[in-house]
Amino acid sequence: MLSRPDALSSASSNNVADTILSVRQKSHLQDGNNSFKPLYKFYRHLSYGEFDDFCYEPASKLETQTLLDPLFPESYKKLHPDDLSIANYPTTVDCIESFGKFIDASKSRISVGSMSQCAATFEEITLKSVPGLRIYPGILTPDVQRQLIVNVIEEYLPQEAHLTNLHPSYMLPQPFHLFGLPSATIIPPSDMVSAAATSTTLGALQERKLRWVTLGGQYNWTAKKYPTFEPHTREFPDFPLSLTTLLKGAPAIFKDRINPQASIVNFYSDGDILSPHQDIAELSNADLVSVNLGCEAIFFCGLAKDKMPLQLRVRSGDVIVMGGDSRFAWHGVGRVWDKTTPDYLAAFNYYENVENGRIPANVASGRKRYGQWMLSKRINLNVRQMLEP
Ligand SMILES: O=C(O)CCC(=O)C(=O)O
Ligand SMILES: [Fe+2]
Repeated sequence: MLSRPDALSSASSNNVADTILSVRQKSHLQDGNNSFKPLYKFYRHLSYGEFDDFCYEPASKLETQTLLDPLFPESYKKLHPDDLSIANYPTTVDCIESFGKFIDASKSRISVGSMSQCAATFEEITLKSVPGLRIYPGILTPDVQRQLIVNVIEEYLPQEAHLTNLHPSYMLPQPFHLFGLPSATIIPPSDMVSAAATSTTLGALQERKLRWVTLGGQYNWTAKKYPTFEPHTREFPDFPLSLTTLLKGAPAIFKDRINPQASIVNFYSDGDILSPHQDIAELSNADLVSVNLGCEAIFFCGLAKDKMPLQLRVRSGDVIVMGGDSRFAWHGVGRVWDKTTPDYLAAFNYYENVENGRIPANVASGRKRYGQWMLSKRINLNVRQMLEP
């Protein structure tokens, strides 16, 4: 069985979880015949302005035939003429309603305006070179995006069963509210014998140290597998209903080809990458759904590791579905650019958007920092079905 070398690249850090990740990443990138490697090298040093220019008019310094920016048709010209298909579908009533149902099913429901922000049609982009991959640029409305962020912070992260990369290294307050007092001290567990065990602050966790949280089946990044396939257990708790409501409620987009059972929620900061890997720990080949929030990134995806992958610019609100042959494709994130979060997220003040009664006093002030935090964050919800059928 192939390994799953998931490794968010690490900013300098002295905690054990981060060290494990960077070692795994290094060993993986030493593999020969890795066509992704020059791309990582290239994008790593590209400023956001250069990236933007490059998408508009791809330069010859890099193999560019595989670069796709859904908002810059100029980039299409560089693709192989037969490769790209763009279909336009009407946004059906059930699709619009499903967004409303998702917000209603959320525990900390935000107040929303009318659902009129839904475009009348949506685009589905497919490519012959990566069969089964479906790209939906900007499909999630600002309200749905805001509610997803709130759910990650207020509903999914605080749940005790949902483990994070921080759990081996720190005793997290229970329930874990990321937006408590930034100066609050977070200490290592008492049984931690490693010299790397040092205290930190909640502010540092918010800043960069929080890398991922797992929902539903608790994928173990060290063992590269799920600890159990037995649902309704401590290590395979029920998948959050709100997220299921979103994914099952819009059949036009998700086509009912996933029964969500596990998700890795990745938190990226400026310059972060995710090295190439395949997601193969699941026992099902149902679609994998990838939801993008916050900062922009370049996403790589290809059927083989030794072939030039698709390079896709991803923005907040984009949904990527890896189905069919692409379900087990090699993919990764070339880098994330901060301060590319759309204004409708950066200006979001959750405190003003929920009934005050629901906010515990100790976290109320932190909630005001949501928008500021999202300015330098990219959140990716990577949702999978673990079991067949
Ligand atoms: O952040 C992304 O776009 C991809 C994340 C991913 O591939 C994963 O979590 O397995
Ligand atoms: Fe992945």
